[in-house]
Amino acid sequence: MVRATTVGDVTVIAIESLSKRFPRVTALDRLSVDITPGVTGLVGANGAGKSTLIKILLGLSPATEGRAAVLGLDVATEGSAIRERVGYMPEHDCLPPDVSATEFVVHMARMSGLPPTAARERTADTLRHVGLYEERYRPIGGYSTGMKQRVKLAQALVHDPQLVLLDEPTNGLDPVGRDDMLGLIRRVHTDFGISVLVTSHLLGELERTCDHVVVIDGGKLLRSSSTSDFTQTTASLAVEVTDTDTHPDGTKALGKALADAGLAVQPMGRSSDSAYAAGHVLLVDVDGEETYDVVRDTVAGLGLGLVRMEQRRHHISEIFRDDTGDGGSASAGDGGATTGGPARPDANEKGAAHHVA
Ligand SMILES: Nc1ncnc2c1ncn2[C@@H]1O[C@H](COP(=O)(O)OP(=O)(O)OP(=O)(O)O)[C@@H](O)[C@H]1O
Repeated sequence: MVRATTVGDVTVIAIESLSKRFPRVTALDRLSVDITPGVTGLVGANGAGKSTLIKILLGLSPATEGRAAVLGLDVATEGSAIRERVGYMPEHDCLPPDVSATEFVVHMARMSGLPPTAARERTADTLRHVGLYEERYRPIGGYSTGMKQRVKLAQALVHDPQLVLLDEPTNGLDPVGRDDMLGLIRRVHTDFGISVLVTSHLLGELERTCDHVVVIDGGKLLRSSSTSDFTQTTASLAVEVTDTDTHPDGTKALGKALADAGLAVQPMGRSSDSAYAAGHVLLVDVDGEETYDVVRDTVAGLGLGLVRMEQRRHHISEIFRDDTGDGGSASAGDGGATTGGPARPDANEKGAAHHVA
C-alpha cells in the first residue's frame, strides 16, 4: 500500500478494501477510497458505517479485513501516533457537565501532551475561534446544544492537529446553528490549513461546505468526487409554462414534445427549493447551447406561455434519490427532490449486504 502523507498535496487518508463485520451486521464492506487535503464530507444514511470508519481510522477499533493509513500512519499499528496528529469530535454527547469549557479543553490539551502554559494559551485561542470566549468559564452543563458542539470542536482542535475527524457535528442543531457550525468547519481549513473529514446524513449541508464528497451506503462506496463534479456535471434547465385551452396541462404537453425532440426531461417533484412549484416545472438536461433554442422553439410551437427558463444546478441529494420517489437512503432529512433523473449507476445494489444475518 502506498503510504499516504500530507506532503506535496497527496492523500491524507488511504483506505484499501476495508471491512468491518460485527456478528450480525457488516458495517464496512471492502471500502476503498483516498481522501485528499481540504474539507471532505463523508455522507451516508444512519447505519451506513460512518462512525465505524472513523473509529478504525483513529486506531480505536480494528478492521476485520483491509488496510488504511492516516497521514502515512498505519491504523492497525500506529494508532497513538495517529491520535497525536488527528483531532476527533465524537458524535454523542461526552462532555462533563460540572466543569467549564476552559477547564475541559485545557485538560484535553494536556492529555495531548501540551505543556501547561501552551495548553492554556491554545485553549483560549481555540475557544475564541469557535465563538465561546465569553462563556468559557461557565459550567458546560448549562450550555445549549450548539455551544456543546462547539466545545467538542474546540477540544478536537486544541492540540493543533493536521487533520480533524468530525462525526455529525451538526447533529441536534437548528438551521442557524447548523450554518454557524458549517462556517466554523470551513474556516478550520481556510484559516488553519487543517484538513477535515466531516460526516453527515444530510447531503445538502455537505454540498455547501466540502470540497469533496464521499458517499457510502451499507458500508460500500457509492461515489467519491469533488463537490463541483457532483453538481456541475448535471446542470439542468428548470422550465415552467402556462396551460392553454389547447393544452390544459401545458407542462405535460411540453414534456412530451421535448422528449420527442430528443431531450432528457423529467418533471420536478418534491424539492428543497421552494422557488419551484412541484408538478409544474420540468427539468431538462442541458446538452449544449442548442438546448435553450429547442426549449424556446418547442414552447412557442405549442403556443404555451413561458413562465421561466432558468439554469439550475442539481443538489447532490437529487443525484442519490431512488426511483421510487421516496428519496435515496443517502439523502435523508434534507428534502431532496425525488423525480427520476440521473440515477446512481449501482442503484440496484443499494443497501446490499448491509444486514447479513
Ligand atoms: N459495536 C457494534 N456492535 C454491533 N454492531 C455495530 C457496532 N457498531 C456499529 N454497529 C452497526 O454497524 C452499522 C454501522 O454503524 P455506524 O455507527 O458506523 O453507522 P453510521 O453511518 O455512523 O450511522 P449513525 O449516523 O446512525 O451513527 C450499523 O448497522 C450499526 O448498528
